[in-house]
Amino acid sequence: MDLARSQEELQKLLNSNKIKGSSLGFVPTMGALHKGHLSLCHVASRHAERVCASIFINPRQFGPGEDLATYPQDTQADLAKLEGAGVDLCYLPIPEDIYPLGYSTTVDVGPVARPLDGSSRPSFFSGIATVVTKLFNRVRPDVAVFGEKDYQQLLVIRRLVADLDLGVKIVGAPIVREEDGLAMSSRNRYLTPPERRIAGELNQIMAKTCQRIEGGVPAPAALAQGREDLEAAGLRPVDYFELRSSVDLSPMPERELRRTEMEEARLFAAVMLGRTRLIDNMPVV
Ligand SMILES: Nc1ncnc2c1ncn2[C@@H]1O[C@H](COP(=O)(O)OP(=O)(O)OP(=O)(O)O)[C@@H](O)[C@H]1O
Ligand SMILES: CC(C)(CO)[C@@H](O)C(=O)[O-]
Ligand code: BAL
Repeated sequence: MDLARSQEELQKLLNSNKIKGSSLGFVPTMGALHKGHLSLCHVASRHAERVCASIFINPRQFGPGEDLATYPQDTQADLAKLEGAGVDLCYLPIPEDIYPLGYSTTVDVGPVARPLDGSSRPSFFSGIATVVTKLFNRVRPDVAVFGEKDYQQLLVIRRLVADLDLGVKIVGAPIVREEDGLAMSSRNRYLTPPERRIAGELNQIMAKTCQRIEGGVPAPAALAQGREDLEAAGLRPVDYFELRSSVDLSPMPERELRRTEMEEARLFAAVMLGRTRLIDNMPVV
């Protein structure tokens, strides 16, 4: 696997015989890699002849008081994992390479970036849209793969690519989970052993809530019960626990859902467990 630590090295490697002339899949990450990330690399290699991954902890998507300074880093292990997953090229820039002195442009994607994480983390999606635009312009991939664990991020990127004519095919990849249902996430490393023992309840309570809605319980009652269950399990405070459209995140009607509405609806959750913020989402049916 080749390694590029700057824009210049990246361009040299993209123009090398190994990569030039082949279709290119791209997997952007923030490192501290786990099986979820590696699954995206495998999906990318099914869509393209060569695969590039990036590792960059993007300061612009962290708000004040968030975990930028402590975000987990494990670069040597990450590089070995990417190599093992058959990645051809890893781009590992430093912040100054991405945001040189005087950098000032921000990309705002609009309504799909407003609810859920966009509401709790106000500059989060503009930071993501900005860095992804820059990474796409530098890597110029044919296809890029994003995980459904960050489902709102996936929709934001699809909107960004369509609106700014970025010409990259966006592929969503399913959530990879631990045995108890916990969605794999780099931030799960923050969990203490007692916290880790209850973290899987998030997914289990979400699944139970979806079953209740499918069984005809009106959505507001099922959501209220789910919130209660989360809090009782110690998954609190609940940041959001909401049903929204899988297509554009518009809110779903607050009543018993018709079959077509149920098929469009997705449950989104974010909760705190100690100092760790867990997110998850799943289709209702
Ligand atoms: N469990 C997972 N299943 C599928 N894709 C995942 C999973 N976890 C992360 N991804 C995807 O990997 C890409 C890089 O994500 P990132 O590096 O932020 O990892 P993360 O585990 O989501 O970290 P964080 O804890 O910061 O949310 C994103 O497209 C994200 O959706
Ligand atoms: C897409 C991304 C790499 C942009 O920094 C990040 O938000 C992530 O890892 O999901
Ligand atoms: N996986 C999304 C990146 C973040 O939470 O900052």
